[in-house]
Amino acid sequence: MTAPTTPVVELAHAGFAYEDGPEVLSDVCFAVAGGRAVALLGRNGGGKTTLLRLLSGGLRCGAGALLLDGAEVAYDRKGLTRLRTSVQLVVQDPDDQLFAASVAQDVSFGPMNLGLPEEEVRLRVDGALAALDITPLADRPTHLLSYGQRKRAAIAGAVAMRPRVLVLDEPTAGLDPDGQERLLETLERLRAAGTAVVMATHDVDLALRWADEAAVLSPAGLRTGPVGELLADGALLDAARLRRPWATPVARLLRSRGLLPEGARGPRTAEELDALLARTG
Ligand SMILES: Nc1ncnc2c1ncn2[C@@H]1O[C@H](COP(=O)(O)OP(=O)(O)OP(=O)(O)O)[C@@H](O)[C@H]1O
Repeated sequence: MTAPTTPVVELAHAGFAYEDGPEVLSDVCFAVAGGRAVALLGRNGGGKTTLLRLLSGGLRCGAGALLLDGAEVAYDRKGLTRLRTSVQLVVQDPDDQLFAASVAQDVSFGPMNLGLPEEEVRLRVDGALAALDITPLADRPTHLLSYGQRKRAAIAGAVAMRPRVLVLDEPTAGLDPDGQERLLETLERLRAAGTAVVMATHDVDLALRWADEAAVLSPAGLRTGPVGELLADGALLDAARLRRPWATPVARLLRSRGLLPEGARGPRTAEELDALLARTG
């Protein structure tokens, strides 16, 4: 019997420096188990993008190793192809990802590159467009899409690869509130279907309501753990130059008024706060 806790993908004591540059990441241990929602947080220039590129094989660990299903990834064609069928990165700027003439052509590129039969490619493209709610945009030239539509098309390209881990670099940046909500709903549906999602973000409120786990980069290194625990750690947030989530003072206030027992998890959304207040009268 295989242990259910074996991560799908894992950086084990990973270190990395860009050419002629200082070490950006050192001794990073970061594991993603199936179906989890992980928020990666940290200050500008802290190394989030670098970490996501290491995790998805776009950059090669200078020290330590990248593991897929517990086995070290070989950075050769076969090893990287195997990795990319399991782990897909969507970069922050969709214009760095989209290149084909139409949305459907762009989304089909990855599955076609895997050498899948035409019918399978079509099924995957249709499924990914539907998952991202952009089916009507299938034949639209990518350069005529709005920014939010380009973001969704870029994510659809990754989803069409049916990865077990979807890695998103600041996917909500530049989206309006409705666009953010729609994207979170999409990610929830993907997660319900078993896809793990790792998301770099500066938005602590979004991380708290969306993620199971957090990974916080600070000058002291990477800390990982339950999102509620890490985002309640003021010293860690200060070191990572992150602000406090709104839920932190609200929970303190609720506790001081006897509305939330010590040790109980505080509300993380307006809806949860409303439900708690309704319960406590
Ligand atoms: N291609 C590169 N060559 C040299 N240095 C780089 C390169 N890309 C990033 N860096 C440096 O590596 C460090 C980490 O950058 P990275 O983009 O990983 O941070 P980040 O946490 O994603 O930042 P942000 O929140 O601003 O997007 C920074 O000091 C950056 O200047």
